[in-house]
Amino acid sequence: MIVFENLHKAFGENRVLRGFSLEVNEGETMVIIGFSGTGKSVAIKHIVGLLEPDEGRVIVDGVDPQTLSRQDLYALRGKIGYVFQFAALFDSMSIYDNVAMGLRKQGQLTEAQIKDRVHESLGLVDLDDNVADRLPSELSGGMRKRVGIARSVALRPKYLLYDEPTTGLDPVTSAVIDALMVRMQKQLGVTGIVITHDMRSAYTVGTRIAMLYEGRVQQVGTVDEIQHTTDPVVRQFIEGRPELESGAGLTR
Ligand SMILES: Nc1ncnc2c1ncn2[C@@H]1O[C@H](COP(=O)(O)OP(=O)(O)OP(=O)(O)O)[C@@H](O)[C@H]1O
Repeated sequence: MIVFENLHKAFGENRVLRGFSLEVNEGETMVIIGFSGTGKSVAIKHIVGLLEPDEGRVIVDGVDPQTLSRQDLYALRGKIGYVFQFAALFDSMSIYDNVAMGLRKQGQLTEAQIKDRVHESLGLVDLDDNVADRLPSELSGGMRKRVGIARSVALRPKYLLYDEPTTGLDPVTSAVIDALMVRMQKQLGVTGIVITHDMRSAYTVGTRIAMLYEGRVQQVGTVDEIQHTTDPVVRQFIEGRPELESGAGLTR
């Protein structure tokens, strides 16, 4: 379980999070939506201890990353997979080595076991074994995203954080990535947090959806609740309208 409790985070004058509270239950996929620059990435960086809150705290798997020793923080990070917007693969390394890298770093498996795990992970994201020897530059954007997911999944994470996983992909490839995220939840029981601007993806993968607005959660609810919301800010966002119904105009 991941709990954000009254999180505050500012960068100088820029008060990004202003009392952000949200509970992500075991086994669910929570989608976080919100206008660009509202602090969605800032919020999830607190989960892995990449940012320190000014106020409030985050509890991940029963612990606050801020209170952990460096060693315990590494152990916690081992339970969390982070799939970045731009797959963030190492260009000079083969797909095999990209996926194997985290496992080698962990130092718990033999090279033969790593080989099995890499193939299993590539299979889980529907990538053929013959991509293993290729370089990232030889793959399409969608395939690179899949490798990014395979690399995280290889470490058997309890939690998976996806930062804009479908940005820049065509609708069909996006749907493939959505299906993979659902598979990770259903087949592997992974608890997920997905940051996205893609409402179709949000409706497909989300157990629940939370909208971040002005540093707080404006609304959190099931897909159905969000689709039928009467909250004017959430409605404006999900319908992609430039103005609020009240005629108040753009707020950002
Ligand atoms: N390390 C940092 N130092 C200073 N400002 C930062 C830092 N990280 C984020 N910010 C600022 O915090 C704000 C929120 O950024 P964040 O990346 O979380 O937005 P986001 O909601 O994920 O946006 P997008 O949807 O565009 O990715 C932005 O104004 C950004 O410039």
